[in-house]
Amino acid sequence: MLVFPNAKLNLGLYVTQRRPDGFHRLESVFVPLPWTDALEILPAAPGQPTSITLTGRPIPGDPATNLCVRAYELLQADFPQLPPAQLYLHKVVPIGAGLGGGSADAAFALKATNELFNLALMPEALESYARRLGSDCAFFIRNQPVLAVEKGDIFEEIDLSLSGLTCVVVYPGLHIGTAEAYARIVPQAPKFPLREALAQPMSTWRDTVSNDFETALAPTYPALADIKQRLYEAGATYASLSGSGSAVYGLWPAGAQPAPMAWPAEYTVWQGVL
Ligand SMILES: C[C@@](CO)(OP(=O)(O)O)[C@H](O)COP(=O)(O)OP(=O)(O)OC[C@H]1O[C@@H](n2ccc(N)nc2=O)[C@H](O)[C@@H]1O
Ligand SMILES: Nc1ncnc2c1ncn2[C@@H]1O[C@H](COP(=O)(O)OP(=O)(O)O)[C@@H](O)[C@H]1O
Repeated sequence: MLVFPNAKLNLGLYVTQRRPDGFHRLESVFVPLPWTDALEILPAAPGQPTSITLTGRPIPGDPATNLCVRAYELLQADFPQLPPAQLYLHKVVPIGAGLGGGSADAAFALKATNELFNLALMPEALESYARRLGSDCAFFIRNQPVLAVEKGDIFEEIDLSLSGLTCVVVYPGLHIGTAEAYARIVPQAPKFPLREALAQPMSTWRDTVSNDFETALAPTYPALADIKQRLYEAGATYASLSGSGSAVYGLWPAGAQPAPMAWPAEYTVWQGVL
């Protein structure tokens, strides 16, 4: 079975508290971004163990601990009828970019395994497997805009239509570790409650919707503010860092054309429609 795990954007991100387990409580709207990897899962050839073939962007770490393999093995532990599998992952979405690419791969591996082998798991059950693989991972099970709270793994509905907006994502190639980024944050309540701020026109978000990681990372990574500034110069109505970075995105109204932008050759730039 072939699936296309997509990335996500964070629209507003507030780190409100440090939890006793060392994780942080957050408030953020997660939005699917149609920038995708490709993942195929097949039963392995007879006698072969579970393995993964990786192409595209190099993924740091041992392939045996790739999140897709971990997702498959997590289900195998509860469903012994699952045979060894052959996984193929073609990695396109930048890694450590705040775009949730690894979490998406894991969530899509759970969903594809569920379908391919008729496990009949409902979305709630898939979400609880996903939570065990990463805080961001459960979002990708239903994969629709939500207000995420707690570790980013509990969701509240939000009435927000972003479809049709033009989006540009700029990844400057800085790999910022998630744990490192959280360590720089001093938790506090948001100045403007996110749900209320997002209910106002997009033109107001620049003054009311922010990402706590942006301020925390600015002194070390001045390139991030520079990208955001250039997205605004190209006419974006709203621009922000996504997650813990280093990808920065801009949003334009439906049908709008961003002014031409020149970026350094080492940057990866995606443009599309939400
Ligand atoms: C910051 C966010 C915002 O959407 O996204 P990314 O920038 O990674 O895409 C997420 O909270 C990232 O979620 P995810 O990448 O799944 O994190 P995990 O693997 O669960 O945790 C990695 C590390 O981040 C820290 N962490 C993560 C989530 C959270 N609510 N509090 C934390 O303190 C912990 O130090 C943890 O060890
Ligand atoms: N399939 C995968 N794709 C990307 N990263 C993966 C994958 N499996 C494991 N990882 C590990 O997860 C880490 C974070 O990946 P990713 O989700 O892309 O970043 P972010 O949390 O910034 O959105 C990487 O350091 C990588 O080593």
